[in-house]
Amino acid sequence: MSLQQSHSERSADRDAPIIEVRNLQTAFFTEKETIRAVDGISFDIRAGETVGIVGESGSGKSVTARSIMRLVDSPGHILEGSSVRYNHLEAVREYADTFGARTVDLSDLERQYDPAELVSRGEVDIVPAELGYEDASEVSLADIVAAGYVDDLGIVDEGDCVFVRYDDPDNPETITDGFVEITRLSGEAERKMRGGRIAMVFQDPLTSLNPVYTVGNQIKESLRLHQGLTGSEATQEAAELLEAVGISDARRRVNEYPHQFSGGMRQRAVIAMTLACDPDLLICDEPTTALDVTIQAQILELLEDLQRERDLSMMFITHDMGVIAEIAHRVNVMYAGQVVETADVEDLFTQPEHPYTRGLLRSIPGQQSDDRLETIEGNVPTPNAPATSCRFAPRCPEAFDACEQVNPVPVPVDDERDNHTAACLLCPKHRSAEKAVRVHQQRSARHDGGESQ
Ligand SMILES: Nc1ncnc2c1ncn2[C@@H]1O[C@H](COP(=O)(O)OP(=O)(O)OP(=O)(O)O)[C@@H](O)[C@H]1O
Ligand code: NI
Repeated sequence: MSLQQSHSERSADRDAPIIEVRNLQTAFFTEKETIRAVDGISFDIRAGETVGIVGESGSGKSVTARSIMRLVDSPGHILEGSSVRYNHLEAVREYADTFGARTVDLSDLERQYDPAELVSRGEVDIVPAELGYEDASEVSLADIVAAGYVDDLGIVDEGDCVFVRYDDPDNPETITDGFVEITRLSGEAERKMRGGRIAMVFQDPLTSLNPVYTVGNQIKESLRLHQGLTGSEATQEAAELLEAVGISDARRRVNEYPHQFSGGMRQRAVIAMTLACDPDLLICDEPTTALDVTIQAQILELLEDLQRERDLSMMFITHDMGVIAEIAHRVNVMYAGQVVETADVEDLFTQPEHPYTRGLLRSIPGQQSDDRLETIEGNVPTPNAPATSCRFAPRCPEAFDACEQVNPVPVPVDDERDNHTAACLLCPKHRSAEKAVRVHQQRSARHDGGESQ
């Protein structure tokens, strides 16, 4: 894989994030145990950027995607304190326009409440470090609102999900900034987000395709729902979308059924269906895992092209570091429900800091001089208790005593690379081991509200 070359070709727009995931916690409440499948993760996705999520089976990748899509199956719940903010200004304006009764003026709230005081008075059970802050004074009212603590305080109504600042409350065009809080969505506001703004491609294309309708009719249904296109206009657009995803003879193939398509062609058809929604963000959960290597490479190339052409943001899930090198600009490495390392793709591959990441990199074929594939021994543990130690420690070649006593939190790996974090007691590297451990200890002081449902 040509990491160096392909990376320099990419030109992600480093604007403000369109999605900010903060302290996302999704747990499954079974009779036997509570599985913290996603256990307090934070990351951003910017416009035109591909963010990779990588990790072994069971690390929480799919639950992360399903949480953002609001497709978590029962008995799973997103916990209070979680926040997924959708900042895309055009979407925020559209939401404020459509759901005026569910829209809240942030400036108004800020005049009434002092966030630092709410936190210090203990009225909200919030740990600043979980939102990425050093100090309680940095917590904003928007943070408190987004994370759902306002329900207890009675500051906003249950259905409120759009939070904005405007010059003129009667004119959504004057909204200067704000967000749609995905964890608070329900009903029509939820449906409009899923499919309309955020679309998802799954590993098995047959999850998304209905066997009894032609491929063309399914794309047309998407076009009708999300773009209001019908009749010959929709037929024309459906064929054009199939062409855009590289299906030749598209005009004939729109009339075929999914079973007449090969696996790779079906996945292309699903991608065409998602494009019919004209999404801002495309979430791909192992879209090529079931395909053979040649087809896999073609689909990856297609996704890269589409992203560039349409300025899509993408979240790409895989357990394959080779695929990450091909497609991602930024990478989050997940382990047992936590993000253990985050960095730009080049930095992650050349200077990985978490022993787990280094283990994953050693398991890429062709990375070893003696051509032997090293895999990390053992399995990802099921996160069925709050983390009180490093979850990777039992498998870690570099573990020391403190790893059994402290739950590491993401910290900058060193002074120069604040864009690169690792949740490992060996970081920050410029501190002495003792001081580094103390940084994690202080920041990981957990509140006891994590059990709420
Ligand atoms: N419906 C469910 N009920 C109970 N536990 C679940 C459910 N769905 C997922 N989990 C648990 O959540 C954890 C994370 O699962 P997830 O599917 O997100 O892993 P993944 O990283 O996507 O793995 P893979 O690479 O195998 O797809 C696992 O421990 C899994 O057992
Ligand atoms: Ni998965």
